[in-house]
Amino acid sequence: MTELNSPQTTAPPKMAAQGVNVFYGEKQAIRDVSLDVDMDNVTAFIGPSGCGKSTFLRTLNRMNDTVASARVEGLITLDGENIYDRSMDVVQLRARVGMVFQKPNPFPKSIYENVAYGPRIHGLASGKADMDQIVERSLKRAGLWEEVKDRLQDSGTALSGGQQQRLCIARAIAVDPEVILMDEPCSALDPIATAKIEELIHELRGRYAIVIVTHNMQQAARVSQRTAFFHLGTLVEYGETDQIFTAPRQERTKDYITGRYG
Ligand SMILES: Nc1ncnc2c1ncn2[C@@H]1O[C@H](COP(=O)(O)OP(=O)(O)OP(=O)(O)O)[C@@H](O)[C@H]1O
Repeated sequence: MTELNSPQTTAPPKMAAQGVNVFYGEKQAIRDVSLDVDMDNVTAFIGPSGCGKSTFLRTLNRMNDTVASARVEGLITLDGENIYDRSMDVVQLRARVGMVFQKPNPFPKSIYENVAYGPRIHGLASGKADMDQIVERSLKRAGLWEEVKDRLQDSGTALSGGQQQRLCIARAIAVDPEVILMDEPCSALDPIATAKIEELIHELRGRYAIVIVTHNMQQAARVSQRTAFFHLGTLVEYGETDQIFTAPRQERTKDYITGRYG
């Protein structure tokens, strides 16, 4: 199955899932999914509503732990280490595998504090000057610095939706993650703000392993190099984005990308 589900790559995967099942109570939402995420490519998860994209994404940083009825089976590794092992510190894991949500969710604090919060709780800054640098570097990487550098003490919630989403990306970046998971990060944004996030994803590629859930197939085609198509909780096909969109191997993938259902 691994051969079928993972595009060829020479580097070891940053994250690897093997035989993953997810249940909400009795109901199974993910069925026997195996897939690798590598460092150099943006990976997109696509598929019709309810197919399990978000559920599977959330297994990658144990976000499903916060749902009482959720149960995850199978193996998921980060640099070869089982993230569901008892010895795994989940707070550290979520710093290493950061997440950006559908709706921008800045803290009701200043722009500066939104970015400084994570580094502070993880003890990443040695003093004020160091923290200032982390905040500046994170905001620069998130493409927001020029717009906010003169008002770092303003509330993060006073920014536009697109700026808030870039602030959330800066917040994820500030703790120096290795992987960034994005769950439909543009679905609450207008086309201009969406284009900025897509540009940003291009710029961040290679520095972080990026996985994006999107219901927008054009977006998947624009931002990703690998695409995984999910249907009814199964991974139907995973390959190079170009191949998935121009020469899908599975009938169900073809039906979805040609708009036959979805
Ligand atoms: N907290 C939960 N409790 C119970 N069932 C859930 C929960 N979250 C998701 N589900 C169910 O799991 C299945 C997969 O949902 P999920 O949100 O992962 O799909 P999705 O592909 O991301 O959908 P969408 O594109 O609509 O966000 C659905 O049947 C959904 O109803």
